[in-house]
Amino acid sequence: MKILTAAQTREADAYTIAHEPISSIDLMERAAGALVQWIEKEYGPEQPWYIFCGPGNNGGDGLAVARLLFQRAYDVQVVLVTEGQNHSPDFQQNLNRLPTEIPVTRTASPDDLPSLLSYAMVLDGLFGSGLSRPLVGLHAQAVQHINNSAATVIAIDLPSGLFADAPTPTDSAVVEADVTLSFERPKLAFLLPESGSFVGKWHVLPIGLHPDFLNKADSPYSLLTPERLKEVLKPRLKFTHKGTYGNALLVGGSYGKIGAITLAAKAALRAGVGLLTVQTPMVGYSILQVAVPEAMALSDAHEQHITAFPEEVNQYQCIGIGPGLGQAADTALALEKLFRQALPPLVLDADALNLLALDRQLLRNLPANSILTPHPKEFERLASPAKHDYHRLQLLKDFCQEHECYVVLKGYHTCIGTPTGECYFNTTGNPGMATGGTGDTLTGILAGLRAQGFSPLDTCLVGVYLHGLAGDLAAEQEGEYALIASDVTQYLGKAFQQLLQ
Ligand SMILES: NC(=O)C1=CN([C@@H]2O[C@H](COP(=O)(O)OP(=O)(O)OC[C@H]3O[C@@H](n4cnc5c(N)ncnc54)[C@H](OP(=O)(O)O)[C@@H]3O)[C@@H](O)[C@H]2O)[C@@H](O)CC1
Ligand SMILES: Nc1ncnc2c1ncn2[C@@H]1O[C@H](COP(=O)(O)OP(=O)(O)O)[C@@H](O)[C@H]1O
Ligand SMILES: [K+]
Repeated sequence: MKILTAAQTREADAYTIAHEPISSIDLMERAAGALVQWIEKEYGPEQPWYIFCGPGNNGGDGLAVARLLFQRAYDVQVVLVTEGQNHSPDFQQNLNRLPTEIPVTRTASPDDLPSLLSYAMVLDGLFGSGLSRPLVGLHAQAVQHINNSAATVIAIDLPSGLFADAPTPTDSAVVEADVTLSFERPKLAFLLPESGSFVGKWHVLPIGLHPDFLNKADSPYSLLTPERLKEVLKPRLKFTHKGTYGNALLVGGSYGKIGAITLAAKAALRAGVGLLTVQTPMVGYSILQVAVPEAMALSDAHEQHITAFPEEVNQYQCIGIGPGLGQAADTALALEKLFRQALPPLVLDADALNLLALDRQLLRNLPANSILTPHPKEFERLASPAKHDYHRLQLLKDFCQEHECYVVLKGYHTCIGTPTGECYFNTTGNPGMATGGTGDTLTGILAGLRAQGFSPLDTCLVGVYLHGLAGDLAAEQEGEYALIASDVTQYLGKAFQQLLQ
């Protein structure tokens, strides 16, 4: 699902009006209808609803919702915060249509704002995608008033004060929503950590914007949906055997960090790889043989860390390097020597990435189409420090293009950058996964999938989605607090089953 900018959303709106065709006020009525349908499903008419409206079409939506909820016997009050501003035509028309029984507060000063009881519902229709500058004065005071209350806040389209696809100044007032109901598509701001925390839970409400426009809209950003993945992940065929599903090599572990490569190994096997070989330093050999009997073990000549890769690397269909690897000088030398050979596809994580960050020449020799899985700190070391989330996205696109690689930038909405400049945001996963070792399981999954012959892009999309889904299924059973990395691996089978349904 393509993510549109605020400007593209306005174009989609205009295109729909011209080509469906539909009048602007009827499109607003459709949007309000979608909001009301959602509200009716989630909330009964018991609580009082305070509908805050700004001067534009976001406020127009609010007014239309007020009328529709009133018709359904909800207790609604309208709070206008439009003093001294021109009303948009559709706002004005919906103000004219408002039943006279609905109380309307015209806010001229903060004293006019109604007190909001904890059980009240606030519908935030102050500003949407037409926000053109940070909120100040009375608008900022109205936002603070909402934020200071314990009421449940539902934002129409996006929380007021938040820019849809550009950095919001940190000192600007922004509504802290519990729920955001976004029309047709999510906004880029929802997916990034600095802005996403204002959005609460978000849902997309289709309002019938014209498919011709949506299909043709050009955007580098997409949301990862299961539909796209179902085209890629197919059931296994009857006459296949372990040779069909690739031989992956995992290299990593060091004294005190054999667990990391063990976690990756278990996850690679659960991701369906045909054969798995794991190379650790000597200290890891017996541990691995006991912990993962399904894997073949190779021992490095060194007791505590990796000093060389196997001679015959081309018998493997993918090499995953990094979990627990450490940053010893002879490990760096081994990596440098490896990069000078013709290699099968690579998945690089953790200290393999840190070694690349320490040696720019090594980074320049990175084989094309490698998959890198940094968390934001590791990415910063590889690229450069980001001034804000949008800057980091730009750095991600530049890095992937420059090094012809795929970068899985890990986080709540993990973002997969590609050499063509396209970025895919993941929607699965939960804060229970913020625990040591979950990144190692992702490396194992990716190496396991890549060895089975998935393209680098499909490997990233399927692997990241399944990893988060397994985390979600684990959290349903274990809760987020108690979740550990092994649980993610344990629930990987159920995640596969869900995606294959
Ligand atoms: N296609 C769709 O998706 C559909 C979208 N729809 C809805 O329309 C919404 C977009 O509506 P919109 O374009 O009228 O913009 P909106 O956010 O109401 O604000 C504009 C007003 O605010 C003002 N203003 C701006 N910044 C300000 C500031 N900092 N401080 C003070 N004032 C400020 C600005 O005035 P000006 O900048 O000219 O002073 C103008 O008056 C969208 O989010 C969705 O809810 C649906 O109805 C139908 C389908
Ligand atoms: N709040 C969160 N929500 C969703 N996923 C998360 C969250 N925190 C971490 N994760 C996921 O957990 C993994 C953590 O990886 P990483 O930081 O490399 O951990 P480690 O190095 O301990 O294995 C990533 O895949 C990341 O997307
Ligand atoms: K809003």
